[in-house]
Amino acid sequence: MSTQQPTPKTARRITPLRETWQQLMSSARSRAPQLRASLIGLGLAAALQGLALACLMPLFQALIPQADWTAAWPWFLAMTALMLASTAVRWWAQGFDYRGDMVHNTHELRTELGEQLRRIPLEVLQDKRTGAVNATLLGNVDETLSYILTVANMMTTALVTPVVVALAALWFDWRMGLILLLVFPLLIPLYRWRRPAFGRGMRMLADANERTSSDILEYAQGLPVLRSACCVGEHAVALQASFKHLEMIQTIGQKKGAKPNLVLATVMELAILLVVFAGTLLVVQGSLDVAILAALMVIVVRFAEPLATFVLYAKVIDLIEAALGKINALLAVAPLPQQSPEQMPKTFEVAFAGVRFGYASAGQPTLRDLDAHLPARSLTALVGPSGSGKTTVTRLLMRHADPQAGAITIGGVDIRAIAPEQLNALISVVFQDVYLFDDTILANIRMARPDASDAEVEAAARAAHCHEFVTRLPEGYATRVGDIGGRLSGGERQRISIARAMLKNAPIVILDEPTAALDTESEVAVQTAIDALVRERTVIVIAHRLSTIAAADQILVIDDGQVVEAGRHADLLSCKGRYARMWQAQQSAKNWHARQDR
Ligand SMILES: Nc1ncnc2c1ncn2[C@@H]1O[C@H](COP(=O)(O)OP(=O)(O)OP(=O)(O)O)[C@@H](O)[C@H]1O
Repeated sequence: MSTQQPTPKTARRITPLRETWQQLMSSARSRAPQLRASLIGLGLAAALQGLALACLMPLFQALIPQADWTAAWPWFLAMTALMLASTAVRWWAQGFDYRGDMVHNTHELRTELGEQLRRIPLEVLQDKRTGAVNATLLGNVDETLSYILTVANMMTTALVTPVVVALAALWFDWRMGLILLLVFPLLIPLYRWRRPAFGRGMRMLADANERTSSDILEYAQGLPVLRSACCVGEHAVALQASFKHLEMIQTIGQKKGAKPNLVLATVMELAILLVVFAGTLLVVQGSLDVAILAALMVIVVRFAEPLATFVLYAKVIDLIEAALGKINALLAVAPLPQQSPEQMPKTFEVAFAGVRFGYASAGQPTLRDLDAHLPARSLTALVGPSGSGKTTVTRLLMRHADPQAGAITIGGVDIRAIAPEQLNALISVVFQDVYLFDDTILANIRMARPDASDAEVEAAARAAHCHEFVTRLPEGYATRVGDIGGRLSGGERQRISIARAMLKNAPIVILDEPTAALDTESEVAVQTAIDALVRERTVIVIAHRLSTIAAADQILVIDDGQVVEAGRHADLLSCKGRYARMWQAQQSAKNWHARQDR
């Protein structure tokens, strides 16, 4: 069964506005009816405003040349009523923002994206840079919903209002109405001409923002390593290059945005001149009422500015579209399929049968028909050259991804039939790099089992040989990890992670070279803690230093994604195969170091 979940790429085509509308409604989630009503309300407000302005024509007719109050006041009243109605509808429609619907909507979308992060296969997530995920959850969500009403308000005022006035003008003078109706459609070809470039520009900008966000995050997180490796400068140059790239994209965007805007502004000026010229000609000929021309002048000048900046608003629509694309791409990643009925294993031996697996981004399969049997309550060590697939074996057991062929079982149950939370509960992992959250030591241990009492946390900490150094900290278990920063040694951090595993009390334990980076003293302390942890459990150890796994119940030598040798340390040595050569090589290196130290 193929379970590779490709990450959908942001669509590269120009999305029709109807599709943008649908996407927008779907991203508005539970507030879609409110958003739809608000957007329709803004259209209605703009139409009412158009009708109100159209009242200027009969009003001016009543006042020019002789002011006739009796004829004028009904129009004045109508205009006032329409303006008030337009304002009231606009106030109501903008309520999506000020009543808190928009903020609720962004919260809802962010929560859903957060839940999606929990569901999507970890292999897919590992392919994404942290900054990119951060940009989607923060920036893209805000970009989608925060500006929508402001833009919709501007666009309806720029488009709907003039069209309504032009239609009304047909009633008073069909020629002027026609000229106005011909002038406004000028916008459409111009908009269609520029939109693809805007769309591309906005997607490039979204990508560049995402890249810069990831680069900044990685630079900040990697500063300690970069400083120790004396390459802060080089990476600062790389970060600067990322800023430069962003600047370039923004510059292109500005150029692309500024020019059509100027063209449109110029076209609008010319259009006003055309209306004045045609109107004046008709007035001079005596076939147009000067009052109508005067009213139209007031109205057209009123439109000129919103119309001239219309293309600029269209740019924001493209920004919204690019953000929607990123959000939808993340939401579209399907979780790994679950087999039914769900089952819970009763025993905890682990078996890999004909497992074939390749990472989506790699051309070659990483595991090739791998078979292995790990008896319950035994310790199995995975050894082999770097890149041979040891970590991948453990990742598949934790279901970061599913194999393309074969099956992995726990107690005879296919792990695809075990509910994800239950599978998580069955396995504890102790990695070489321990991630501690910026919280108290107590909370950091307790996250393995949130319902554990303080006493249970302390018991796990004692068993993992943490209690002594934790009680020496300024506030003991209540000490915040962030407050003591780097004061915890590698071995101490490692023991906290072992305490987590102790507290979790899972029947299967994965140890991913937990002592590899430790000095001898820390290693002894951590090894003692590990010995306590692994008792009576099914344990998988990834080890490079073969001396640490000489006592394993079973050693699996993995090479090029296959188990090439299996057995106990002594048996494998006597076979004089791959393991024996690796052992020899490590012993020689050790002896060489010992001679150098003398
Ligand atoms: N997320 C990934 N995407 C694509 N390829 C990957 C990914 N993770 C690992 N690989 C590749 O899969 C192969 C096996 O990697 P794996 O980490 O399982 O090896 P390993 O034996 O644990 O290596 P090491 O001992 O160096 O940790 C390597 O070629 C590696 O580059």
